[in-house]
Amino acid sequence: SSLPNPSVTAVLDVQKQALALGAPGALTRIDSGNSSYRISTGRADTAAGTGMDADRRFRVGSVSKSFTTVVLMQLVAEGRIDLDASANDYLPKALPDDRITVRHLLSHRSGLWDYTNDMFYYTVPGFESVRNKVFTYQELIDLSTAHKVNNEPGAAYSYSNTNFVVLGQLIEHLTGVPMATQYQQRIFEPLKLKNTSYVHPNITISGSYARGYLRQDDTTLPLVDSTEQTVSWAQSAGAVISNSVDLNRFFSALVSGKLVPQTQLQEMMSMVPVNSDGTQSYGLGLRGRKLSCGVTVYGHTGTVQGYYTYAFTTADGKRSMTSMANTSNNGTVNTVLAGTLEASFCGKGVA
Ligand SMILES: CC1(C)S[C@@H]2[C@H](NC(=O)CCCC[C@H](NC(=O)C[NH3+])C(=O)[O-])C(=O)N2[C@H]1C(=O)[O-]
Repeated sequence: SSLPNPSVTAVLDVQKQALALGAPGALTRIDSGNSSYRISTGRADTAAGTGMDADRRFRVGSVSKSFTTVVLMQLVAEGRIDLDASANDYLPKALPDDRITVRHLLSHRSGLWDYTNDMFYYTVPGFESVRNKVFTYQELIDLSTAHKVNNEPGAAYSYSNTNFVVLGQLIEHLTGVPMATQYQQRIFEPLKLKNTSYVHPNITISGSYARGYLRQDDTTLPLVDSTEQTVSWAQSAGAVISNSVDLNRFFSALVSGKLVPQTQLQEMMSMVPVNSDGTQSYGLGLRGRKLSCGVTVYGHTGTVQGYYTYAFTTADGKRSMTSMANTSNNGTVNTVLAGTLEASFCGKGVA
């Protein structure tokens, strides 16, 4: 491909910076044509002193939104959902505004308030209060609709977990099939993603995995091991568990037309800028990031207690990268970790 070769040294440099900023460990996997690069630094388990490796499983957070979108778009292709219909046509309990369409939910333009703003205002107390809780979709939606909307439907981009909780409820109500089965039958099995699972509300991560460490709001206090949790506060918006080889395969297969037909793929990849310089965009359950060497990559990011994730691929799916640092509530780690995109796709260190 016309891309520069990945820079392993630049990836390692980013990972070292992430550790210096407080991440116990970091991993990156790059798949480029027939070449694969597995790069890791630091610890997967600080108490046991276990080293990180690039194959370990972890909670992917909002990368789950791209999986939920694939299920939804397959149902659109099957003629069972109209993207521009009112979401209320498919829901068991109406949202407060009939004008909210399925497309608004997928593109974070519904205006629905994000209940996690309240839930996690105080990071560790918020986490501890929900880590073992099991919510219904409706309980989470009701937390959101107790608030005013951020904007009129379609009027603006306002990212909200609520949108993808509504979509999980919509898919289950329409089909009568739980999301776990939808993911398994429509994505995990066809792509042989043997390291990917949806085990909500089970709290443990099976197999070889990285533990996750949540930084406290008082940063002088020790990290909190946040590995075990139901992630019921997110579910179809954030509860998938996977690893770097599977996420690379997922996004490469997606853009290569292996998961949804071209018509639906084009809808997903129709990007709307969401930042001032246009380097970041959002389509349907998919982020776009324009890098310094001119390439735009497609995928999603994730933030869940103890884990930051970047998972992106080129438009042709020929080069994919997943990076994870096993901490969160540490914005500088998240920002620095983005540097693995430049290293992997542009062969550049971050100045
Ligand atoms: C838009 C995001 C960043 S937030 C959204 C979702 N993650 C969450 O909503 C979790 C929010 C609380 C996480 C917690 N932070 C606090 O509690 C702060 N008080 C921490 O850092 O572990 C996800 O994942 N998305 C990211 C995305 O899409 O990249």
